[in-house]
Amino acid sequence: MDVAKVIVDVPSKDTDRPFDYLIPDRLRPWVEVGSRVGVPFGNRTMQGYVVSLHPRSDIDSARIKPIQSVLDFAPPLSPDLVDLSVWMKERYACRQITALQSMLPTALKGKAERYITLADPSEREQGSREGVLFSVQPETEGEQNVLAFVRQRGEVSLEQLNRAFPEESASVKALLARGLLREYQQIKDKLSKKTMKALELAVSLEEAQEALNNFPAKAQRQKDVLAYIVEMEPFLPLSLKEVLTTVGVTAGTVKGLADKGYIVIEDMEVFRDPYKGRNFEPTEPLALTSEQKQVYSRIIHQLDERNHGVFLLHGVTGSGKTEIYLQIIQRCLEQEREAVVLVPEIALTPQMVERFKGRFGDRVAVMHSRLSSGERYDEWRKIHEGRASVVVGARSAVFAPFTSLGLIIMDEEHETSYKQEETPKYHARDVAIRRASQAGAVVILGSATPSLESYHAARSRSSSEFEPELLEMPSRALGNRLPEVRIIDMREELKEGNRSMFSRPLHEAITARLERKEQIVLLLNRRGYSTFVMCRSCGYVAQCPECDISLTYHQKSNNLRCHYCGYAVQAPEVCPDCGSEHIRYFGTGTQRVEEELAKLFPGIRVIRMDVDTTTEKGSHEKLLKQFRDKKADLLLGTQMVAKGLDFPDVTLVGVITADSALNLPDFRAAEKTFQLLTQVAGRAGRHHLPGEVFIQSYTPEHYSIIHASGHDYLSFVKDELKHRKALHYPPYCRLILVTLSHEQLPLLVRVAENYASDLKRRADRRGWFGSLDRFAAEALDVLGPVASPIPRLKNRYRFQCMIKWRGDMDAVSLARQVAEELQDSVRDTKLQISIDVDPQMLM
Ligand SMILES: Nc1ncnc2c1ncn2[C@@H]1O[C@H](COP(=O)(O)OP(=O)(O)OP(=O)(O)O)[C@@H](O)[C@H]1O
Ligand SMILES: [Zn+2]
Ligand SMILES: [Zn+2]
Repeated sequence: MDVAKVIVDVPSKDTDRPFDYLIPDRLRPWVEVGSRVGVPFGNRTMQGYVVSLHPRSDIDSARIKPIQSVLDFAPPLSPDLVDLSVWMKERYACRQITALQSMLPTALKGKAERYITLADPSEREQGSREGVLFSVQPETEGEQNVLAFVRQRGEVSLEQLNRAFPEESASVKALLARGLLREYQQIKDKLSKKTMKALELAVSLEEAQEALNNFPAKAQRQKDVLAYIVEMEPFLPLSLKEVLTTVGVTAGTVKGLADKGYIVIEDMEVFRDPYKGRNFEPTEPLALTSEQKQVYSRIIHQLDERNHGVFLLHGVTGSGKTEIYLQIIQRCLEQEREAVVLVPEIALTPQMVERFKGRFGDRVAVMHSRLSSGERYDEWRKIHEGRASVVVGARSAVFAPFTSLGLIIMDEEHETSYKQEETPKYHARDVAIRRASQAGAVVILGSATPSLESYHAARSRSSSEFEPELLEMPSRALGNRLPEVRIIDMREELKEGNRSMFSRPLHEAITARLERKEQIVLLLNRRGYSTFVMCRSCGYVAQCPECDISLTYHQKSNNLRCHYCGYAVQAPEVCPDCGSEHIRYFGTGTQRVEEELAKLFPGIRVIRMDVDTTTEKGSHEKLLKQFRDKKADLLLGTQMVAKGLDFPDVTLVGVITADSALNLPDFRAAEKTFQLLTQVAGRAGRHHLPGEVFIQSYTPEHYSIIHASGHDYLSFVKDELKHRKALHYPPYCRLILVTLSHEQLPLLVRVAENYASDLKRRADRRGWFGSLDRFAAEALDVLGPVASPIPRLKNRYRFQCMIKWRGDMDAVSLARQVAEELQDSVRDTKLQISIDVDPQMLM
């Protein structure tokens, strides 16, 4: 193997392919598929990843350059992750380098630094052999000083040299040109490992004990230190700081002992453990209920066969899905394989972490975005070095560098946060399934409200890529019933003169809980704030006649627009349905609700949890702990309070307005509403006290609200699928959202129109273009271009096209090809085209 193909970290279309490099002999043992290397690229040194090894290159060997350095002791990427990056590139129309980088902690994004050393004389001779005559001696005092400085240090970074001699950059240049100094580049990671001073015995234990017996009396302090170290011998090396404080000596004393040769002071690497010093109560597996047992045995059977399989676990809230995960992970670990547990960022609460750490202790690594990049790096290394065999983490944990993966669990699989909104715009569910199929691992997608895509795939088992087996758990593990849900018609409240945001029944229910000292969770869905228009008298919401989604209010032009197809109308003054003037832009903030609560229920203790109160590190955790310790009566929040929480004394859940989720301009609005209501309702009455739920709404007849109140997932799915089918939305087709942006509007409009027409023409030529009516097994349709929901961002105008397609054709590459050709022909570097395959955020 003499040649390595390397993907180099240059984010440009033309460089997104492997380049050949020679493997020098000295590096041969270190270069593997997945190695991170420093390579010459142009006149720079760049970071890259080895994607394959070959005996020779097709390129003239004189033209290929050698790899300069290998950056890690062990390759940070495994061959299966490298394969996965190739798949991601195709599937999400992203660059392979972007895919590779998304798999690693940012700490490993190295950058080249320039270093200066003395050149060795042989290199200098070469210069004169070419017939150029120059002095090989320093010519000025400045040059002399620079040379002396470099000689003394051996090597210095160019930056350091410039700092030391701010006036002598010309001298440095001259010395480089005449070959007295040499420059080279080296990749340096942004983040270094953290070290601390530690003590270790420099002699054997016996020798140390011997020394203690004969220690000179006047060095009593040193003797104390040595005695302590001997006593603590099984725990060596000890941190210097710890020794200083425990023995109560100065660093000088310890140094003296080191000078005598009994101990050494060394730099020891320390791991940043975000959960350090925290005790997790160990837990034992619970005896499974019969429902749990069935699910458990089916999955274990698959796991034992070491065959890939995908399961969709549909279990109601509180059915004990987490306990099943724990026991299946146990089995996976017994097989000496590893497990990944994916949890939505927002549900990655300390409570969740506790459950996994409680069962598997230190073998659990945790990865989420609230960790510092140093902590993330260390958790990653814990996995990479085999010190952890379970990872619990958000989306990106799907790339955990395990080598014998047995299991990937995705909890709350319907959550939209599994889709990454930045490039690479991947969906962790698809990546998980792909990765598991490479590894022969089992995937469990768990939810009380599975996404329609997953549920439909499980029911029809029609798509070849994704055919989960459906497993159901319809009852709660503790045998208690799902809470009673009441829908409150807010139009009636208004009619009867109640203008407050609290209906009378909810008001009474809160009062009763305060009296009984039980707890309350109050959900306010603030997403979609002020973007849609609703009549408070009759519940009318302005919708697009074509696309069946809510129109978005644009204040500037005072009109309502559909951001799928571009339809626009004037914003109404009175309700077109009932003539009422109570038509307004909707949305209330959590802060206002908090004020209102204080007014209506004097003395109520409220914990508010939203983006404003949870920015600080650990605040999320602190607030939840306060609530669990019953330091508050009511937990008020956005979606954050809806998921994964398990508090025994919560007996009331209130939803201020269900409609704000329902009227998001998104074809998934009903699904999201149903999911949110079901999830939040599931927080009530989870243990011994019965629960009650109040949902306030201006459109109480909507099927998503009615079915959520009946905990009736199946009926919801039936109704929702009917709509999706009629309007050609997923799961009956797939979507690609193409967003184009530029600083100049006229140019952008022209380009966007060209994009749409090129795409249509090209699709038509292949016989793909057409309507997605129900008879078409294969079709592609293009909507737009229209202004994006955020029409201008960072001084750039934004337009978008929506591609709807169905069938086996490769629509993603077509969308990408047309984008690339357009970009080439426009030749304006300011034009950006972004492709989002299977978009989740359509607002
Ligand atoms: N076999 C069992 N025996 C006794 N208690 C159990 C058992 N399984 C689960 N539980 C308990 O039931 C409660 C609900 O279980 P768990 O949180 O695992 O449900 P879940 O399905 O993950 O819920 P959700 O989707 O609502 O978050 C927990 O308090 C859990 O400890
Ligand atoms: Zn009305
Ligand atoms: Zn429309």
